[in-house]
Amino acid sequence: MIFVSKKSVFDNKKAIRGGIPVVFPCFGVWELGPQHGFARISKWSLLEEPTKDSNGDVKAVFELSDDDNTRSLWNNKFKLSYTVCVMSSGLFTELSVNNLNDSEPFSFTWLLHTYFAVPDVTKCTISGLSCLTYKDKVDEGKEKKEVNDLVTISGFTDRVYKEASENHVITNVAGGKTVLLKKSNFPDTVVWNPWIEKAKSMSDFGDDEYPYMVCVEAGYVANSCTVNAGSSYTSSQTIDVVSK
Ligand SMILES: O=P(O)(O)OC[C@H]1O[C@@H](O)[C@H](O)[C@@H](O)[C@@H]1O
Repeated sequence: MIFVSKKSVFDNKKAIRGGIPVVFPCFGVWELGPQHGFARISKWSLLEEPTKDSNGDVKAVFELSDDDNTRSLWNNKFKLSYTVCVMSSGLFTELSVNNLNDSEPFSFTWLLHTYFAVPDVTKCTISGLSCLTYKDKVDEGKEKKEVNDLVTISGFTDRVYKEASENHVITNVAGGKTVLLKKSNFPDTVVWNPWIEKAKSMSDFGDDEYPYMVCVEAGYVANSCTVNAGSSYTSSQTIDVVSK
């Protein structure tokens, strides 16, 4: 269900090219640090060991706190926690951030950069985007309106859909399955496929892998989210397999 490139590497400098990289505290190009922030290239610690409940669902919680490196880029005290629950029907992931500053609020953007594995990206459809305004990052960031009921991919695609539906149905995912992506407190949705030329330019992505993935990314990215000192914010997504 989830794509990982054969050429992916993890060296604490680049994110894994696949899975669900956690984008925080900045989506996209970041003037203070690496693209998509530091969370996806940081080493997280295990806060709660994996446990299995009576349904057989397995849950674990990971944590990332500020340190000298994060404060040198983004001078805030924070605790991020990431809950992952692997269920028989799907996958639940939840991000929470606590602002541990003494008095200063902080603002961030964040996103779960989910890579779906697909047998042929041109045969996938994505619902929940119709009539929305999106920023087309492959056309100078122009604002456009989505005219299709179902979005399909037939070329280089990099779009930020603002205030998208909380539910996206994605068809023709691995094994021809249909998947429901449910979001909570992630107002926006990014759709990305690098296609031929961009694929060739990425050293950690095979030239011939672009037909076999699509990123549908739940995010709080079109505007930033502000959290006061002593407060927290939580966003989550559930990926459910709804048909075989
Ligand atoms: O190569 P990266 O840093 O993992 O980013 C991949 C893509 O991630 C998407 O979320 C962005 O909208 C794209 O602009 C970007 O190219």
